[in-house]
This record gives sequence, C-alpha cells and structure tokens, in this order.
Amino acid sequence: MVLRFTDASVGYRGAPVLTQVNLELPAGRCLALAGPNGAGKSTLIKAVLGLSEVLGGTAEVFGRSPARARDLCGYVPQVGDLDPDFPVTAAQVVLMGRYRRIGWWRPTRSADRRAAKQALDRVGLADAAGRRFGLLSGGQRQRVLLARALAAEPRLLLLDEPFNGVDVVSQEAILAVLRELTSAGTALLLSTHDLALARDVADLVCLVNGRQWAFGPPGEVLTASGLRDAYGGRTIDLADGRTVLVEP
Ligand SMILES: Nc1ncnc2c1ncn2[C@@H]1O[C@H](COP(=O)(O)OP(=O)(O)OP(=O)(O)O)[C@@H](O)[C@H]1O
Repeated sequence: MVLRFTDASVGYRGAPVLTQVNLELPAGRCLALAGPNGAGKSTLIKAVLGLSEVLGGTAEVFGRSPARARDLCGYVPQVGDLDPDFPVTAAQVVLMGRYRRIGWWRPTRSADRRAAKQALDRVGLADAAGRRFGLLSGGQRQRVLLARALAAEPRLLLLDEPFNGVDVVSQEAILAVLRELTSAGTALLLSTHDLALARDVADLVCLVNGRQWAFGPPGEVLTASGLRDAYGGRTIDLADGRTVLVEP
C-alpha cells in the first residue's frame, strides 16, 4: 500500500489540525482530498512529506515513516506559495527536481538535463524552457512545478490545489499527465475545492474538515448528506445527479 493512515491526527507543534484520518491509497490510484478552506488538506499532504506532525495514530508511506519515504514522493506546491520574482528560468526550476537525486552541490549531468527537458515536454512547455519562471502565466507555472516533480520520477505524487487559478488549456494538460501517471502505476494525492473535478478524476475521495468525515469512492463520499455533514452548509441536488454546495 502506498499510503496507510490509521486513526491519525496531524498538525503543528503538538496541536492537531485534522483528526481521525483513516485512509488507504494503492499504487496507480488517485485520491482527492476535498474540504473547505482551512479544513486541513495541505496539512495532511505535508504529513505525508514529513513536513507537519503526526500527533496520534499511525501514518505509513510505502510501509515506512513519512520521513523515510521522502525520496519516493514528489510534491507540487500551491503556485501562490512561491516567489514569482525569483530570477530563474523554467528549465532551471525543473532541474531542481533532480537535486534530491544528485545532491544540490554537485554539477548536473547530461542525464539530469535530459530528464528535465523530457519533463517540460511532457507538460507541453518545451518551448518555455528558457523563459523566466515568474513571467509565465499561473497555469504555465503550475505545469512547470508539475514538471519539476516529474523530473524526480516519484512513485507517489502530491499536488496541493493543482487547478487553482489554472485556465482550461493548462488544466487539460495537467489532467492528461495525471492520467498517464496513474496508468504507469504512480499514486496521486491531490487536494481540491472543486468537488466536480474530484468526482471526475479521483478513484477515491477523502472528505475532511477538522476531522475526516468520509473516505471511499467518489459516488459514496460525495453525496448530498455527506457534503452537508462535512461543510455544515446547504446543498442542492441537480437534475443530472450532481450535487452543488451552497456555502453557509
Ligand atoms: N505551519 C503552520 N503552523 C500552524 N498552523 C498552521 C500551519 N499551516 C496551517 N496551519 C493551520 O492549519 C489549519 C488548516 O490549514 P490547511 O492549510 O491545512 O487547510 P487547507 O484545507 O489546505 O486550506 P485551504 O483550502 O485554504 O488551502 C488552519 O487553521 C491553518 O491556520
């Protein structure tokens, strides 16, 4: 199993942010973390990376503690978390994805540069290699960050709100890569506010808000009553079988 959380609580400096996490993620599957702002989605992603604390229960990543599985995981942070003025090209950002393998103090080899180029190609941005990262659109920057994670050839890829502020072209490019990854056996954990997207792309959904409210296939988790419980809001059932959430 790629991920196995059992009665886990995660948080910072001893204070839990998200409790009662019980989930499993097998290889080649996509798990979406859904929940409102401040629900603890990023904190759970950081727990998998060993960047937030597991305060109770157990959290296994590839059968190890998160810190010991770090090299098997790739991470695509929220675009807004990065400083766009940092003076680097798209290709240099992607090359950073190789540092964990080669050590940042060692010179990159042609194999690393080739892997970085292939990763940029894969997200449809080969032409943008020499362009300054901060001058790319939000969607293009998100794709560059995806390419950086791909360059490390992870077996588990974590993506924090990968579709926030991303246009349709970039969203389609990202979705196509994510589908290729799961077909090749890579596991995905992504957070999203977009419940329709979670329903469409994920094999499994974990609904969180301070605690885990539900975990399972989208059809079982994203029900009107499940969403009402987790969000504490109202939902409207549409004729096409979808449920729309009305924030309180
Ligand atoms: N480094 C930190 N130290 C202490 N508390 C934090 C830290 N990062 C986040 N928090 C708190 O943890 C709670 C959950 O935040 P988190 O970012 O995990 O939620 P989220 O579901 O990802 O939200 P959003 O959808 O807004 O990104 C918030 O109350 C936040 O203030």
